[in-house]
Amino acid sequence: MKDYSFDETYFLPLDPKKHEIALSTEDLNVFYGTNHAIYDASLQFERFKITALIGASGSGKSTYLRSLNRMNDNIASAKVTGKIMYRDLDINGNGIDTYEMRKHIGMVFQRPNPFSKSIYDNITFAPKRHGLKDKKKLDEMVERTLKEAALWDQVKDDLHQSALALSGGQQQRLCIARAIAMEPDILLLDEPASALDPISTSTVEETLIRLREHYTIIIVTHNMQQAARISDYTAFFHLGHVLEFNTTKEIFTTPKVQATDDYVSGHFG
Ligand SMILES: Nc1ncnc2c1ncn2[C@@H]1O[C@H](COP(=O)(O)OP(=O)(O)OP(=O)(O)O)[C@@H](O)[C@H]1O
Repeated sequence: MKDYSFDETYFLPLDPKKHEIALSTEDLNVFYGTNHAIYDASLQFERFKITALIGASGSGKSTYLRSLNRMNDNIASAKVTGKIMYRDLDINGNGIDTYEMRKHIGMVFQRPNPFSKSIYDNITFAPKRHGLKDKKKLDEMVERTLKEAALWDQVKDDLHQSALALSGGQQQRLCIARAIAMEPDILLLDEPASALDPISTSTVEETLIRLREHYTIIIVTHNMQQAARISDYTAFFHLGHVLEFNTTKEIFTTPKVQATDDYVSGHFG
């Protein structure tokens, strides 16, 4: 792989008067034991926009994404330093109730991972654990989230069938419905369509574009066309460094950093 200078970076300055920032990181570093996986990542995520994280395999996209709602806490060797600012609160600080925080910053994983329960119970599981018992409210939540995830029409007569009987694409949309049941501000998605066929992929993409009305979305994707189709902003990762952050249009038409140009034009990665 070609060497690139890490001094050569470009970050689109977001004017806080024009852009409401839903989440940001300041000098975020991630280590797995002695492996330094993310270097000084400072990014801002605008509210009600989709930001794509792109870069070659091993560049640190998933590590960075997982840090945003402290999923790396579950990895014994992982250490995360720096700030993750959410509503004036550093959620990477001590004393943060991660269970509570993840109600605001939800996550959808690469492989659809519905619980081995009914469609209805998948969505109501977390809200019930948080104390919601009112059947009418739970019914409304199931309908709302399945509609938002574009699954309602297909499953409304079978809400008590097993989620595992759904197709892969439907299962992933159920996982999105489950993630938005708690009405998070921010939705993190780690390659949510990589295990899906092209038709299911395009339905998931359409779902995400509609969800942008109500949620701030940060998505890791290997698929350049997908990043270009659905995202407003793109951050390019290379060997643990964020080398460029800009509007998706700029990244794909006139990147400012050579490594970005090489990656999006398919010269490496
Ligand atoms: N659970 C883990 N334990 C130890 N090291 C890890 C772990 N997860 C990732 N790493 C290391 O961190 C670095 C970044 O990996 P990461 O998976 O974040 O990259 P990525 O860009 O998301 O890659 P991919 O596109 O292949 O998913 C790599 O060196 C990887 O080996």
